[in-house]
Amino acid sequence: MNIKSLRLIHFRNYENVEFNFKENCIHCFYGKNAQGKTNLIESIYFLSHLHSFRTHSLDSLIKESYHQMLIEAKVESGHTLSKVKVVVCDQKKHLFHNDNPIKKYSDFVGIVNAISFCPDDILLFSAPKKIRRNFIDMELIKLSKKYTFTLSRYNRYLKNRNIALKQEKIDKDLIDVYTSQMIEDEIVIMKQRKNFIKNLMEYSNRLYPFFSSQKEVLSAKYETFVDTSQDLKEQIVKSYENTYVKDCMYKATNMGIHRDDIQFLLNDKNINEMASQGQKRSYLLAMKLGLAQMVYEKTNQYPILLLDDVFSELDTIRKKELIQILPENMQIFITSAEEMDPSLFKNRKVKFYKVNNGFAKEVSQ
Ligand SMILES: Nc1ncnc2c1ncn2[C@@H]1O[C@H](COP(=O)(O)OP(=O)(O)OP(=O)(O)O)[C@@H](O)[C@H]1O
Repeated sequence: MNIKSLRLIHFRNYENVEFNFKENCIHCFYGKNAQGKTNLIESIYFLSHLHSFRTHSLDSLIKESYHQMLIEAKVESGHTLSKVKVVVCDQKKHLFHNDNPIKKYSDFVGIVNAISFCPDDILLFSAPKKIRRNFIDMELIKLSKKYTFTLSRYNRYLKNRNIALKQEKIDKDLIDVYTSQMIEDEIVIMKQRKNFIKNLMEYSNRLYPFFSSQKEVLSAKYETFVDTSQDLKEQIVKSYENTYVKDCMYKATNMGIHRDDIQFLLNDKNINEMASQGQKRSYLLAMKLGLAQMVYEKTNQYPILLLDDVFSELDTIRKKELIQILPENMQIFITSAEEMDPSLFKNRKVKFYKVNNGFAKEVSQ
């Protein structure tokens, strides 16, 4: 997948800019701090995920003293070229695909598939479990229409079940109807989550040695409310029966895949409890590149890779190694506070841009 062109109007510190990007090329944005490098890759991430990797506030994405912003891109995927556009105003996102308005976010997410690596990503390990769950969900949503459909239907049933639990006189028959509908969807979601995590760790383990000289094994434990190696349906049915009284007391569904978590392990120990910052960064980098490889094998297309400030903590050898393992048929965007040494990128298509106060100018090397 490639972004052929990107237009930003009143996005962050950009007034009105347009870029033409090259297929399967590494685009390097460098410049002093606070000039707009991260803003650029944030805009691509936003097109992919419909949220930012650093804020929940839509207003902060709009350039100061304006009321709306636009991100528009022409995207090539396989042999298809399409246009995607997001306009944010009045706290709302307006989505367009080939100039047609799109109502459902799930019909938009995944048209642009970008994977990012940012310094703050290591917070994933210590964040509330909802953030880790969202990370897995978002990747599955981009990859599988069935997952998207099943998860949103489960969430609808869950909402209805919770409303039914909040009634003064609880209708047990109605709760049972919602429960049995939820169980069918839970089985599908659990299987997909478990499978995704297993595959992701296999790919990540293959890449980790490029970032660490230690012999370490990455793994992840999918944590849900039943034992996923046993028959799921029987266990889930029993669990709901056992917690029914508690659900009535708390007037909410206390158990279900909406409470799942993932524990990331390094040598079988929780990464959050024992690993150094460097180990966490290497773990994440291996995981994000592993994810990209996994997407490629499933879709036959590499996602777009966004690497924010990835070089700052790597020595020259590791920088070279990183560039070498980046697949040649992948479009990549890298930011750096320092000018990048062109010799790092030998045999690769590469473009350099100097970013200065909301302007990015291509420079020849
Ligand atoms: N809504 C906005 N309106 C105007 N300017 C904004 C807005 N949001 C952020 N900025 C400006 O964007 C700049 C930060 O840009 P960005 O985060 O891309 O920095 P950067 O070039 O990646 O720097 P660093 O190397 O320090 O990470 C700051 O000057 C900030 O004031």
